[in-house]
Amino acid sequence: MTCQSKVAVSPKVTSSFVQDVQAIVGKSNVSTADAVRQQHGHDESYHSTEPPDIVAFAESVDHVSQVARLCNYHGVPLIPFGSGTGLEGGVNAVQGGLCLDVSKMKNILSVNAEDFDCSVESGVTRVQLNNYLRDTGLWFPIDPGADASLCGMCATSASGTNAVRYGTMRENVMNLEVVLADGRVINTAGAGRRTKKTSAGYNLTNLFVGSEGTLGIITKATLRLQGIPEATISATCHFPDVQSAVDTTVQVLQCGIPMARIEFLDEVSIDACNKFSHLDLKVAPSLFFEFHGAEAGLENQTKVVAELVKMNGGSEFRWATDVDERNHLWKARHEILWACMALKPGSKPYSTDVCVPISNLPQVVVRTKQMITEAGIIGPMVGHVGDGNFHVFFPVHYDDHVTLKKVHDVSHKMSLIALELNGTCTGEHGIGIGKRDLLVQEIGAEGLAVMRQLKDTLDPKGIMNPGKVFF
Ligand SMILES: Cc1cc2c(cc1C)N(C[C@H](O)[C@H](O)[C@H](O)COP(=O)(O)OP(=O)(O)OC[C@H]1O[C@@H](n3cnc4c(N)ncnc43)[C@H](O)[C@@H]1O)c1[nH]c(=O)[nH]c(=O)c1N2
Ligand SMILES: CC(=O)C(=O)O
Ligand SMILES: [Mn+2]
Repeated sequence: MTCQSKVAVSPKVTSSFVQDVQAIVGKSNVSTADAVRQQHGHDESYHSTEPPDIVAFAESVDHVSQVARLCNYHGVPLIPFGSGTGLEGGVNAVQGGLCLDVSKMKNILSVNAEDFDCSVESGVTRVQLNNYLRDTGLWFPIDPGADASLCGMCATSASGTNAVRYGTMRENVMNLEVVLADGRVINTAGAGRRTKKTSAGYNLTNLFVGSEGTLGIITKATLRLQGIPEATISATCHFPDVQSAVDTTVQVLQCGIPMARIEFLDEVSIDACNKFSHLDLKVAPSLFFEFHGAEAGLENQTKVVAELVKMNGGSEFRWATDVDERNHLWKARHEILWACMALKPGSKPYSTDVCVPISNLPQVVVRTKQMITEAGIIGPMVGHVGDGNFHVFFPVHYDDHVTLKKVHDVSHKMSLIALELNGTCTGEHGIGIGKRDLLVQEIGAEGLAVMRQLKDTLDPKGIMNPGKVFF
């Protein structure tokens, strides 16, 4: 399926503006070619493509600063672009303008093994970093299913399957170098600072984590690293129904088991997974577990969890002990989005992303399952239930308006149920384009007004990624 495209052209991108950009980054780092603009006008979401007028590739923070200053002077929209793996339309150029691709800045600037931290430029991806760390005994555990840029992961406050144990980006970013709309360069914790904690002034670091390119361009991130666990075991098990799988999750967490990962897949997503990733798991609501720690401790942890599974009518564990089996299982989990899209060839992902307090999880999962069944649509359910966060990956076609409407209604109702249950409409993918209407219900009018004030203070001309987070 080609990405339909709507072109929102910014009249301020004149030929002399293009020449000025070329003078900053060099002619070879500027493109107005249609193919390049199209490629930079969408991410992995179902939102139709909205190409920028021009794409510039930055090779240094100085490039970023000068391009920002130029855009700010002319009032040209500026959209930061990391790896384009977002799921909420975050890179779509809804008002045209300049897409600033920061993926060429690929230096791993430092690894301080004795302090468990590192600093990376905006184009470094999570796989690139972990490959680089391979012999250090350290790793960076935040693992969205895509090989995303780490600064893009900061921008969306990303998470993944390891968040149960290691947290999300919010808990693992120590410092950010950010270029503001007017070209100023700041370090959110102070240049070179890399302490595990600080209470020096406002938390500017977490102001930019999750800002989705609307407050500034992140050009460097200082990140917390973890030691590779002594022992790792994975296991899967299946249940008679969704409720018992999610009840088990709640009980495991309430027992204080220090799980590394707990992922829920319903029977539809298991079936998709088997077909796409050549697994032979029983087609039933299932949990994927992973345990990290010292050998001795793992035995006890797995025993307690296996008992809880059994108490809830779950099956015996199917172990994945050797590294190849484990990698196959978790690669299948990481690729489940595509496995679900394969259920409807040529479709694009409409992904939901609600997150609730753990004790409220069974309610929202079971009610979601009912809504999907009543709507008669394909809605595989998958998720980071260890965090109270789960997804439905609806495969949609742009031109199937009937299904799109049903999907949107179920997705909207899911978010309202999550908000009713003290939760959020987005645990990790962000607000982007499609959830702006929910943000005000979630944060409240006053809270949104403060966000708007911060936005207007840092980006008075509104050039930073317009149309995202806010209307
Ligand atoms: C198969 C698959 C599986 C997953 C996911 C995607 C896919 C395709 N994701 C979503 C995605 O990987 C996640 O949102 C990443 O953080 C996006 O990083 P990119 O570099 O691709 O940002 P991308 O280029 O898509 O941009 C995303 C947003 O951040 C902004 N941005 C990007 N780089 C920036 C920078 N340097 N400075 C300022 N703003 C910047 C953009 O403007 C945009 O608004 C995910 N996510 C998740 O949290 N958990 C998960 O489990 C998964 N799983
Ligand atoms: C897409 C996503 O967020 C996941 O697979 O968990
Ligand atoms: Mn996810």
